[in-house]
Amino acid sequence: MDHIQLWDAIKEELRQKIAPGMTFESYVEGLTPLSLVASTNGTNLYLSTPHKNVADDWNTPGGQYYSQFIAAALQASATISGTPTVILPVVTYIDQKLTTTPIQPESTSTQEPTSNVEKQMPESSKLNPKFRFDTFIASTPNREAKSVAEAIAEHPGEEWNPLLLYGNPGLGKTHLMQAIGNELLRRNPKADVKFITTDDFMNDWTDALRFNKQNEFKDKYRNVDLLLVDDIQSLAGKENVQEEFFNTFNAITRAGNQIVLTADKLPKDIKGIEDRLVSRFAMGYPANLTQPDSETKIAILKNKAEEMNIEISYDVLSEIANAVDTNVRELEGVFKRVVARIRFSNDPVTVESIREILAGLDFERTNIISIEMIQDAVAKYFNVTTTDLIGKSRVKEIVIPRQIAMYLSREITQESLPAIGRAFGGKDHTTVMHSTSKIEEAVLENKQLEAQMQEIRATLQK
Ligand SMILES: Nc1ncnc2c1ncn2[C@@H]1O[C@H](COP(=O)(O)OP(=O)(O)OP(=O)(O)O)[C@@H](O)[C@H]1O
Repeated sequence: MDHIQLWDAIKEELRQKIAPGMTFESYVEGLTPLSLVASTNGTNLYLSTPHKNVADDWNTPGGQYYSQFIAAALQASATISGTPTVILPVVTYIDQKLTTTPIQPESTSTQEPTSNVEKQMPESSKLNPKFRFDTFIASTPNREAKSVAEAIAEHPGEEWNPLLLYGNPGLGKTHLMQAIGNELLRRNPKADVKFITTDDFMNDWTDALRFNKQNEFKDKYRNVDLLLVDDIQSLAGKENVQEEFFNTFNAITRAGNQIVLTADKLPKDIKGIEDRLVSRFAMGYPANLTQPDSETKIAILKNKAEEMNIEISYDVLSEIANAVDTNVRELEGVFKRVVARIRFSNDPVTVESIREILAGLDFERTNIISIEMIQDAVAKYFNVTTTDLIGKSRVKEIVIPRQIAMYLSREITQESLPAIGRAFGGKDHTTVMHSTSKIEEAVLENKQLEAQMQEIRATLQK
């Protein structure tokens, strides 16, 4: 049992059993496994965290986090080795600034820092080194946004200013935005790149006002080569901060430097943002990041699998990709959980075994209804066989169920008329059209038919 394998299994347990109120992200996902060491009291699993309070909470014997961990570790060790073992958490706080920030010459200033403004950028301001262009897989509709982002990293402040990435959660806005920062720093390590969430900007500004440090604030935000601001929808309704944001925006763009913003929707659709800001934000290039198609999702998972050093077949990746249709964040989450299960199982990894694993996971899933599923449901309902439905029989008892199945296939699936025709024993698309219009007409007069179709739809939704 190695420490990474064990921690992955414990995480999996905690994910399912975590007590309400625990913050999974920082309390579990944010921990890094370091080692597994036998001691006189039992076996210690050493983990690190960048948050002091997280370390304190885990290390309190009898505390809720501690007992959750022990229970999860018992279960996890039993899954891996067949014997439940008592594992104790030893969570060490490691200040990330000490490990990731380059060593600065010692400051000669004797002044004590008094506010956030004078301190380092907030924790969240660090660029994630994994958010790069080579790890961002663009589907066809998102390719242009990626190209513009790459052009900006090459020539910041020249064209496309600001770049505004908008769209639903978990579709890669922050990833693509930070990729610009990472790439600019790779090309020019001396570039002043700042990544900040809108909330951090607001907190910093409030501190600056409280401690009368407006000049330091301006210095910090206005003299940058690239300012990356995440989630500008949080500016809504905050007039004072909008004023400062407007001034910051103008100072940066006037100096020929670059701004990149993300939002959940277009600024004109965000209620409570002043018109002058909306028009500034619209000056550059707005790019809507959209849901990836199936092939892109598979490519994202393939990359992830390589990153995690695990070999998984295309069919299995495709099964996972097609099960998740919400966003890439959820897709990654489901993938990691599936990988954890695969690692601890001796069974061969097949499409069937993956289906079983997916069925046992709790996530928002796409209920993809296929033509075959519709044929099955209709055949069962009318007590005929699917062979009857795809066959050529002209008897009424078969023709009507067949027409209903074609109608429902057209209504429920995204398949084209020719594809539906093919699934019904190679029939022509005009046959499908004819069948669907027959049913359309019939339901107008026949209430019983409509009720029957409702019952079939209901069985498909289960
Ligand atoms: N096209 C993609 N290629 C590779 N990884 C992606 C892609 N899109 C999203 N991801 C991954 O999905 C996760 C969520 O992405 P990200 O945080 O950038 O989403 P977001 O759109 O900023 O979401 P939110 O609005 O909730 O902040 C990240 O781990 C990111 O690396």
